[in-house]
Amino acid sequence: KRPSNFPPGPPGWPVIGNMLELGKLPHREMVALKEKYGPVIGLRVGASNLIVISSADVAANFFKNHDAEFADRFVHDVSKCRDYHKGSLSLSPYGTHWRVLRRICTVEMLVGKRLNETAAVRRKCVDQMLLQIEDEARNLRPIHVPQLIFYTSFNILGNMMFSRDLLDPSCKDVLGLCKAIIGIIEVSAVPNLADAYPWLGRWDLQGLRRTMNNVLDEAIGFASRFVRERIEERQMRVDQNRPKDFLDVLLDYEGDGKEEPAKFSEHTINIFILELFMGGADTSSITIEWVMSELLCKPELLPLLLLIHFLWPQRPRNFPPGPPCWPVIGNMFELGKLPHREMLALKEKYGPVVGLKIGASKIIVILSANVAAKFFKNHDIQFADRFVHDVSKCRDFHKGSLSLAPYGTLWRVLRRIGTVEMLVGRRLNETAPVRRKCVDQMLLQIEDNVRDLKPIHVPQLIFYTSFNILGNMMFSRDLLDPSCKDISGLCKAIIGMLELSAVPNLADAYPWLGRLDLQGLRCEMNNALDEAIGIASRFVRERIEERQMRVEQNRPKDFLDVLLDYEGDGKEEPAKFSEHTINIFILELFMGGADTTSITIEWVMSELLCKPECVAKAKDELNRVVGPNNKLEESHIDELHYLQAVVKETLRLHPPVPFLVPRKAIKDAKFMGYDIPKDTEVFVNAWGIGRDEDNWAEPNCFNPERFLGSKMDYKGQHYEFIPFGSGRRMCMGLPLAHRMLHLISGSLLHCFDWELQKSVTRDMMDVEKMGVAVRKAEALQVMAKKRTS
Ligand code: HEM
Repeated sequence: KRPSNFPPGPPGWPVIGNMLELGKLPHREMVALKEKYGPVIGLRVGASNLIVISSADVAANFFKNHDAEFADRFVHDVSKCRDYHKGSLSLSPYGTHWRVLRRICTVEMLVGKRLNETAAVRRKCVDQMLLQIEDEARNLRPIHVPQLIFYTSFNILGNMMFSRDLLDPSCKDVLGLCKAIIGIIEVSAVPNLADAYPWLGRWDLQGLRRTMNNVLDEAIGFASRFVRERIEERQMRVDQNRPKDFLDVLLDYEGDGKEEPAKFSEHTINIFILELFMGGADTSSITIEWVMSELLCKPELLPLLLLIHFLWPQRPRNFPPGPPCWPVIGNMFELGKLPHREMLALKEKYGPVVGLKIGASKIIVILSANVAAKFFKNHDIQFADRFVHDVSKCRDFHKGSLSLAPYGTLWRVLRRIGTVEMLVGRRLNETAPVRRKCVDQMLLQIEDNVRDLKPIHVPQLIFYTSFNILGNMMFSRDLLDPSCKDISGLCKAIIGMLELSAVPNLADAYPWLGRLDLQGLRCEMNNALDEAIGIASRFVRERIEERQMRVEQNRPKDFLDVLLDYEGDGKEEPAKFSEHTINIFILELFMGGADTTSITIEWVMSELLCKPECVAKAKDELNRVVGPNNKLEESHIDELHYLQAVVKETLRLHPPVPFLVPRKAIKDAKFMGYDIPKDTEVFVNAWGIGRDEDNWAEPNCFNPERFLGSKMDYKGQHYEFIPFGSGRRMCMGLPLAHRMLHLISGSLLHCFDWELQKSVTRDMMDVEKMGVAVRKAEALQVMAKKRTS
């Protein structure tokens, strides 16, 4: 009997009702019935009532207005075996059990953040699948698509649930679990008389209950073994060094113990896990089988697919997760104008190690202090090479450079000389008067501006001062004496080189474009380098002649003397440095030292001008330690704790080299479980790490006090604060930079009072512009006044 006022439908047969109408593919048969009875059809199948909805309008009405009324599920007879339905989410009635499991699933397992953490696991399983296809292709064997995809999906789910490869053929148990689940799926699909006539259930006329009990015993046995093992591991606190998996989430669950369960029973955990396998593996494999079938039936699409395949930058196998690539350009758009800022958004989505492809280059970006610590502590040597940009190959610049040299003998020799002979404390003490002299010249220049009521262009003034300091330390001469034409030429050429190095270059993404020099960058760089090398080599030749003629200099040994004095063993090391190496090394010290220092001090002044109370504290300290009428000397720096905190806080918020100088993998490497191919570039986002909420309270606020009384410094041991990098290739100039930053900024504060120009507002203060180093978008221009007291 059809219930009264039931939706229309075909008349039923005695006993079986509409069973015959369902046919072999009921979803297709129903389309024919729609023609006849409209979009809502009522059926009787044995003792059960069914309604079938066959139009989008009715479906919309159903889901929008009646969802809660129809939120229970029909439980098939076989699903009651071994109380399967009692642990299940998908079969559970609309109530607490369902709500708790569904919440856990949505919020703790399948939420974007957790999926990002497990992206690598899925990549790994897909890599295994591709290897399997390669194998079959080599042996000219056809691919059984649904089986292959089922196994792959199964393995993905297994890794996400238990953190193990469930289909490793060497593990008998695990293959068994897969087989048992396939068995459950098959038994569930057999039309069962007991679903139409529930009273038939106990007779098990088709033997389905028996089969289901067997496969369920098998499957539950496997699942519960994994669960027990994990419970024991957790009791013994075995360190797993892996992201939290689904099983952890289920075991961690704690409910209120009233309406919700206090903990999940082992039965619920087992069944819930089995049903995730059942729900996930079969549906994915069927869908992908259809994708492939449809595509292969459209041969006209194949050339297009192949073209897309070849133009599409391929992410290497088991590479860190990252945004999908666009054809040809890969992830170029993701970098945006200020890549260090854009990368923070990617961290939310893909986790602390992100993999990118830019044209032909592979890049990984490290976005957290923890991962940076692992990188520098355990993988420093594997990634100790540098990526050489196309313009850096002009005039063989890279062959004389320390910062671009591969991790090898030339790098080691130059680094040793730099650290032990040029930038060591003793040598820096000898050259302290030279720096003080340059700072005095800077203060005189400011006084001039004060007198003429002219604003100070802070970055320019500090760039020239740093340049002059470096010039004096290298050549023992004032390079920016305006009376000497040549020398301001060197400064100009170096600024030109810095600017050219900062222009994004297509040839870095597609090396084969290099020789075409589409952007004209090579040509301009050659000119700037000719100019700079010409001037540097003139100084070097003069010095060589002076030394040959033994002209008495009466000055401390400078960097150039050190480089000319060098004598290597002539075997692995060079016996002497070539003139090319000397010229390039000198130019790169100017490039690496002047810009970074001037940018940092510009930020120090910008931040301080927004916080007059910090200026007052810094000035008080300077008066106390240095004395109101004395000059700041480098020997005072150790006692200027507040000034040191100001410089640290500035470098935390504004590291001038926000990604450090990118490293490059010397050979294929394994990092954080990922496979990193040779030549992959590594960007460490020191900027993002310095502003990470996990490490810093109120990370975007300028608050020097946070460093007072703290031992944290920037010498590469505290990975939450690495403006100078860390490891073997950390900044060689740190000891000099440390002195210059404090000497110059301290002198500016001690000798003058500062105020912003009226046209400059505070909102403009934190806006950045990308170059080789990141600087303030609007150069800081300020008025100085002779200090009041
Ligand atoms: C505020 C000032 C400075 C900052 C923030 C800074 C930052 C950096 C950073 C982040 C690196 C890359 C580190 C890594 O790969 O882990 C670096 C490398 C380097 N820096 Fe600095 N730097 C500064 C000043 C200087 C100065 C004054 C000099 C020399 C006169 C200098 C010379 C170098 C050199 C030669 C390297 C390459 C080291 C190598 O590859 O082994 N830097 N710097």
